[in-house]
Formats: sequence, structure tokens, C-alpha cells
Amino acid sequence: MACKLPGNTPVSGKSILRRCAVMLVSLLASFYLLHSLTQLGGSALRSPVSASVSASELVDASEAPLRRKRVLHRWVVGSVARQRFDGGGDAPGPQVRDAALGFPSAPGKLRPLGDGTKRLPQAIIVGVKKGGTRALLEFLRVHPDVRAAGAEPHFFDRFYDNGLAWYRDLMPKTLEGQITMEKTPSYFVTREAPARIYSMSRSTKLIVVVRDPVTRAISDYTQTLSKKPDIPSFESLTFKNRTTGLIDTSWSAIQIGIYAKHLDNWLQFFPMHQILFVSGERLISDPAGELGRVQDFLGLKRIITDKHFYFNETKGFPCLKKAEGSSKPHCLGKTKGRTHPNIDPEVVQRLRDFYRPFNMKFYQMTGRIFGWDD
Ligand SMILES: Nc1ncnc2c1ncn2[C@@H]1O[C@H](COP(=O)(O)OS(=O)(=O)O)[C@@H](OP(=O)(O)O)[C@H]1O
Repeated sequence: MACKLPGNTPVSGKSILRRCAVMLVSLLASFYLLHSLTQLGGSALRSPVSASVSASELVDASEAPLRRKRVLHRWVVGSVARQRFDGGGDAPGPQVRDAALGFPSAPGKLRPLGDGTKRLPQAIIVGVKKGGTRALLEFLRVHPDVRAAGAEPHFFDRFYDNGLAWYRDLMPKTLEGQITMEKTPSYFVTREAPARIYSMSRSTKLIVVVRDPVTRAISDYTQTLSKKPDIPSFESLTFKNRTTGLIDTSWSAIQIGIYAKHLDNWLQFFPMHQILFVSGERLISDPAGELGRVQDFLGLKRIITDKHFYFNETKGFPCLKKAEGSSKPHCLGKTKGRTHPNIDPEVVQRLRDFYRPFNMKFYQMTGRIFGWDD
């Protein structure tokens, strides 16, 4: 390698050799440093992906930034945030995602990462599917003393074998005095759920959002239809035998709405005063009113009031003026508030007749007339 010195400065041969050696050493040192840095950065960013990425994920280069964001995300907030993304119909809005990532999307109640402790939930929204459970949780998390897992953990029905430590790890960190919450609507109809929740903590507060079982069934069917457009009609699924008019109570869309029967199961473990029933209908017509009851039940200061909501004409539902950790208005996503298909009025009437006695029993048990049979 030729060694030239800048300018025409007269120098001795020995001095040239010394300077050349110094330059060579520093050049080698720089190369080594650069190499180490790229190795470190490269492997750190790559290894979590290579461990979990599938071949199909690798083909689309346009996905790369998103994937990196996901990896970063996994590092920063772990499984809690991961859940926030995989909720299917319950996918959170961008502000919630940014908050989960620890990005300060807006001034609010975001605290530096690492604050607080992960705790098992003291209150759980246990049901019912299509009752309005997502709306309730999104509204509740506006409260500074409520922190909630984003997506549905399904611990007490699907993942119980994973153990309580696994479950706790899904929870957000909370500070002293804050309530940890989650919602999984399928718990309400899971036989084992009451005993399991009881064995976690007998003082767990339970919330059930209930809705007219007929519209709930149609809503449930609408959701299934959106995923599997080829399923039989609602009318044909409703009956075991259409001519005899025998209702198929084994169809989950019908079964879930027999609230009195499921509630019986919970009352074997929890006293009535530990369960709050929220009207899905009132949650739409008077969200602040229902949220007032929920805050009282949870022992929270009534912070969420009328001022937090506005009625969005396009959505046809109440929305938040400001979502948690954001200064922007926030409505629930497209999967909430779907248009239902028209159902044969005779079938609807038949279902109303079917549910009436169960509804009456439910009103009696809960001490609240929900008005589904007016
Ligand atoms: N504010 C607001 N915005 C949008 N949607 C609202 C709201 N409040 C209640 N609802 C009703 O919530 C229904 C979905 O209930 P869930 O969130 O419990 O569904 S799920 O079980 O989690 O899939 C959903 O049912 P569908 O109308 O059938 O889509 C809504 O009627």
C-alpha cells in the first residue's frame, strides 16, 4: 500500500514510516469499530424477527417498516401491547396503538415506560358478546384511575392452563390506586369461569353489559356473516324445525341470550352486589348515565360525564370527544355498529316470545327492568 503525505513538507524516511504505521492502525481500528457496530445493530434488530417470521412475511418488502415497528413494539411493551393489535373486530385506533408503543401521540395520561406494576385485574367485564363491551371499556379507560388490557385475554376460558403469571403479564402497569381491568365477553357463558375467577380473587368485581337478546343474536349472526358470507340464513339457523317452530337453543347466537340461566352459574360463586349489569341500550342512548353507575360500582370518582361524549351522526353512535392519551375525537371501529340484515318479522316475533320468560326471570334476579319486552 502506497503511503503519501499531504503537502510538500520535507520529512525523514523514519518519520514517514512512523506516520504511515499510525494511519494504518487508526484505519484498521475504524474498520473494526464500524464492523462491530453494524453487526450489533443488525443482529439486534434481526434476531427476534427471524425467530418468529414466516416465509410469507418475508416476501413483501413494503412490510419491513411495519415489521420493525412490531419488533420494537415487542421489546418496548411486550405482550400487553401485542394483544392490543390482535383483537380482530376489536382492533384499537391509532392513538391507542401509539400509546401502547410508548409514542407520545398526545399529551394525556401517558407515563414514562416502566412506571407501575402489573397486577391481576380487580374488575372484569365478563359479558356479553355483542352487548357493547368494547364501548364500555373504551369509555372507561378515559378515567385516569383505570388501566385496561387492550385485546381480550381469554384467560378464564381458553388459556387457563397458562397460569396466573401469564395472565398478569398481559395486564398494563398500574400505579397505586389505579384499577386494572380487562374484558372478555365469552366468560359470561363459560361454565368454569366463575369458579376460576373466584379462585383468583373472590373480591373481583364483575360487569356484564346486556342487550336485548334478539338484537344481540342478530348482531352475533351479522358478525359471523361478515367473516363467512356463505352461512345459512338467520331464519333457518334459528329453528330446529321451522314448521314446528322449535327454536334451536344449541345455536350459540340464541344460547348466549338466555341471561338468567348463565347468571345462575355466576351466583354460585359471587353475591349479586358484586356484579353490575350495564344496559347495552342505555350505553348508546345515555353513555354518561351508564358510566356514572359503573364508576360508582368501581369506587371511582365520577370523572367521565356528559362532557366526554358527542353523538356522531355518521357513525350513528356516541363517540368520545377525546380518546385516552389523545386530544382527538374517537369513535369505535367499523366492526362496531354494523348494519344488520333484515330478518323475517315472524321469526323475530317468535324469538321475542321465546326469550320473554327468561327476560322476566333476569329482571327479577337483577332488580332492573331492561325494557326488552315493551
Ligand atoms: N358507542 C358505540 N359505538 C359503536 N358501537 C357501540 C357503541 N355502544 C354500543 N355499541 C354496540 O356494541 C356492539 C358490539 O358489542 P361488543 O363490543 O360487546 O362486541 S364483541 O362481543 O366485543 O364483539 C355493537 O353491535 P352492532 O351494532 O351489532 O355492531 C354496537 O351496537
